[in-house]
Amino acid sequence: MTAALTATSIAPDPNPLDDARSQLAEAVKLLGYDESVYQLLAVPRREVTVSIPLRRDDGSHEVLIGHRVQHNFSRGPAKGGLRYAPNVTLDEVRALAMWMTWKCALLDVPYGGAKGGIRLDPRAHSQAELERITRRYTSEISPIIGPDRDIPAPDIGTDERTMAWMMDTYSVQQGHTVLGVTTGKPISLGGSLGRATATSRGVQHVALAALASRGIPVQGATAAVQGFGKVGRYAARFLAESGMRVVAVSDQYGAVADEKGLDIVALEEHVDRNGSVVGFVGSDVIDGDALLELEVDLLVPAAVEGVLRADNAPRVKAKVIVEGANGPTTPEADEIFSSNGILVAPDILANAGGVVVSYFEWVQSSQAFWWSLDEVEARLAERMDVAWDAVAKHAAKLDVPLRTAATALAVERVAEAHRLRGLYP
Ligand SMILES: NC(=O)C1=CN([C@@H]2O[C@H](COP(=O)(O)OP(=O)(O)OC[C@H]3O[C@@H](n4cnc5c(N)ncnc54)[C@H](OP(=O)(O)O)[C@@H]3O)[C@@H](O)[C@H]2O)C=CC1
Ligand SMILES: O=C(O)CCC(=O)C(=O)O
Repeated sequence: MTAALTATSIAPDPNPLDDARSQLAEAVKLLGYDESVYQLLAVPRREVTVSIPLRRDDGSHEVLIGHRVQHNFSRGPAKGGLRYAPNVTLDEVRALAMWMTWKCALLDVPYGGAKGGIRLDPRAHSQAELERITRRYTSEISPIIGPDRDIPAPDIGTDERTMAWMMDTYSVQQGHTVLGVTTGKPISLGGSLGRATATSRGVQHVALAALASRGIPVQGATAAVQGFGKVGRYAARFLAESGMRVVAVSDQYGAVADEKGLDIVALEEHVDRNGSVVGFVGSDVIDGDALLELEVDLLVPAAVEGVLRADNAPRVKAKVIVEGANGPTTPEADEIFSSNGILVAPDILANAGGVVVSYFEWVQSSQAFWWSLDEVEARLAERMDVAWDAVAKHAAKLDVPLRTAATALAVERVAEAHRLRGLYP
């Protein structure tokens, strides 16, 4: 990483759980369900907080805090990513777990929702430390995970190595290799072709459908992408490959812009060498927050929660927002976008490509039979298209925003599973 880089601050959302619960309350009301359904779904089914003693490479000690929240199991084992970030909180993990439940139901993958997090800055730890942290966390949560219980995957700050360590630690405890305990693993260790790019591929599908729904031609349309990690990087690449002009991208150190369109492949090489988009030759430097307010056809927030809020939403000029991140838009900002005619393709639809291909990975591991990339991508495209159509039609029928329609469809499926299992009146 370039030594001079300093993280710029986007103040974190005060509490994403409030946002998630307010979306749930709206869906319950729209569906005409009574308060008991809200009570059932507003609170996670199970959550575990663990302390992780770490011996650092320099011999000093510290204790880290980790969480795993399982929001719901009504449709199958819980599923969701594991996040390593310095500002992880239990309420954030609860919100992310709830959104996973809706996402899995909406895409009709046979899972409930979960999420995990450890409060740490991964860049402040060596690979050896990260491995020790991951293995200890996995041991601590191993009683509640497993291919039929809860299947972690990568999220912010984690990657395929993290998933390999988790899988190995769990397998050692079980006494045999259990590939299906995590997804997002390396290809040579039971990972699926297409998983690393799946979330961004899904973002691309939804972006193209959303632009078409607004009559915006893709060729030459402009896009800005916040975040250049596992999701943002490939989203920018795929949007550029679709013919769009990606005019700005950012990471936590800053943002770069070029109104002629950034060369995304060259930018990726720059980031691999320097650890940030900052300093990309030929680009203009812009403020990270200003990226969100550029006059573009498409805005893809692909970093963290709560970046589009009541304070900046009135200045957002994008015609379409496609949420690569989870929870980037607060309910107050949603209302502003709705009255300003800005189309928001919600996270539980737009970034669902990752969990869809995680599901494919889990299916492939359980059959020990691996699919080609074309097969994975064709099946992903079909699921994303079906989900987009269902949400767009439902929104049109009810005359509500896409998020309201998507959450209502998902909550209805989860509530139906509870009803059929006899778990609520
Ligand atoms: N990975 C996946 O499969 C899925 C991820 N998501 C969601 O997508 C989002 C991104 O996840 P992912 O790409 O995996 O995570 P990564 O850790 O790979 O990347 C996160 C990116 O966001 C940037 N970032 C962090 N904080 C800020 C900030 N304050 N302002 C601007 N940029 C910032 C990081 O910058 P830097 O590089 O400088 O650290 C990095 O580029 C999250 O909301 C995640 O929950 C949703 C579905 C699936
Ligand atoms: O791939 C998965 O299982 C979950 C990915 C994830 O964390 C998410 O969709 O937010």
